Amino acid sequence: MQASAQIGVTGLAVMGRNLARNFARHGYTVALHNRTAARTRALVEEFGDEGSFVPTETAEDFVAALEKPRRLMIMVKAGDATDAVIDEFAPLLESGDMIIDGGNAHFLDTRRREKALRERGIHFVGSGVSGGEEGALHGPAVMPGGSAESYAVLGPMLEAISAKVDGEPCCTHIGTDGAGHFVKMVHNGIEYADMQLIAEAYDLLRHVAGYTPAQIADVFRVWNKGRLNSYLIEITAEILAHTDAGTDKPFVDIVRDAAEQKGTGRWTVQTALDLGSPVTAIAQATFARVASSRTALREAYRPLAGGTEHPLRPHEAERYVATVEHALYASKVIAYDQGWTMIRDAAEEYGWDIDLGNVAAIWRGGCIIRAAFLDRIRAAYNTDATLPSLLSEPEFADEITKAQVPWREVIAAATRRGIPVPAFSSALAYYDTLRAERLPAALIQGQRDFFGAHTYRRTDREGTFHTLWAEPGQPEVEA
Ligand SMILES: NC(=O)C1=CN([C@@H]2O[C@H](COP(=O)(O)OP(=O)(O)OC[C@H]3O[C@@H](n4cnc5c(N)ncnc54)[C@H](OP(=O)(O)O)[C@@H]3O)[C@@H](O)[C@H]2O)C=CC1
Ligand SMILES: O=C(CO)[C@H](O)[C@H](O)COP(=O)(O)O
Repeated sequence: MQASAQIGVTGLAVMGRNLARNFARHGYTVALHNRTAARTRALVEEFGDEGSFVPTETAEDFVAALEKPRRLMIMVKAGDATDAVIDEFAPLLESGDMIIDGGNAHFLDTRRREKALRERGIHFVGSGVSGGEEGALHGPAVMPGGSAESYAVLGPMLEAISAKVDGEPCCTHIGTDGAGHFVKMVHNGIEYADMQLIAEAYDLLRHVAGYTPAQIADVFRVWNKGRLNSYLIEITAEILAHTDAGTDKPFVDIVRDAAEQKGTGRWTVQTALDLGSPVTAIAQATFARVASSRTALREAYRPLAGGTEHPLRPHEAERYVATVEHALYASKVIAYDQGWTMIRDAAEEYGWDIDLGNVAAIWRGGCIIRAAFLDRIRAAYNTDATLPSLLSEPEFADEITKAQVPWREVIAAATRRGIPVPAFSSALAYYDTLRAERLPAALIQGQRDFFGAHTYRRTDREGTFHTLWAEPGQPEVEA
């Protein structure tokens, strides 16, 4: 076998197949491999004329087809399958070769794999890839981690196949070892929050404003021309406008209302707890999916009392649309701010040098959360990389100020009617928590000290204190 391929892709399901085609369309010779060889043959039969492919059936032939230093991309199911593939190929590689894992791996697995392979001289690049099947073919957002040395070789190839916005590639070196997969995980966490917020906005327009799905699709089309412009708003309009051919009902009414997940949102929340990152909107969005799928619990709660108010009258509904837009936008800014806070926290914890402006820049195209306002997030961090929060930027702060009345009004009206808005509510609660002069956390510290002598700190002097609650006069001692 002649070593003629600049890149090899193993795992040729929807993502790997289209990434391989994308590389080939950009002029690279691509070696192909899949555990089940039929997928490899199918790709060449269907798309062989799109570029230069080298189909292989054995691991040895696949590796032999790669030019040195070898560049091998894994696009298989995350978890054990990725380890199995690494175990199969790594013994066939040499020092200086590179393995890119483009699956949705957990960043801690990536850190473990990177360390183990580094000790054998092999570069391991955990890379987030977002954009689904279409993005993989036409240009995804690519978030590679790993060493700067490996990015020097792989960067131009990954940038070539990535989406472009204003001529700029949606690909940048995120940071070392697991940084790329971490940032992709948070991307998906934000994706969960954004989707839940949009779903809540739909629910409010349906059940408070009394709009039909087709009318709501029109509202979303209008919103998509403004500051909410994004891929998720765009596809939501299309989904809401879709009629089920079999029943002639709105498509959204024939789909079971139990949201599933592959788990990246759950990972985000689990990791956030470890890092102490308060990603409340992402957490609520993840729990909302979980709750929607708890059939027996929903059965038990269904007969219970709820809100009482009726839908709005038509002339009130029109004004209400603008109110919901404010609430959606404000909540979305909070959810994204939480995501960026979490990335900053992880960078500190793991020693990653992540450019927060660049993260916004590469998410402007290719990925699921691509949105016009990412340009402004990028600008905000480019102006001040140490910005403690997006709301420290005057324009975002001004928008949030203007959203105060409608944001609160939307949540109050939903609450009175018994319509769940967990992501809207948690975003507002997060905002109110962080801007509060004093929080009842002081009382919690008192409770902890009372029952467990856990101590507290005082507002008026340094030190750690404990009150002897059971003793007469309840004296305070320095702990
Ligand atoms: N689908 C999407 O929209 C996105 C997916 N991703 C991630 O990209 C990766 C690929 O996703 P997708 O294309 O959907 O494919 P799947 O996640 O469905 O994985 C299928 C592929 O994994 C291979 N595979 C499974 N188990 C093993 C194993 N033990 N050894 C070798 N190969 C194995 C399959 O081979 P075989 O054909 O032999 O069964 C097949 O090629 C995943 O990690 C996914 O999380 C990332 C972004 C978006
Ligand atoms: O990675 C992605 C996009 O970037 C996928 O769309 C994501 O995996 C979907 O997640 P889930 O199935 O958990 O909703």
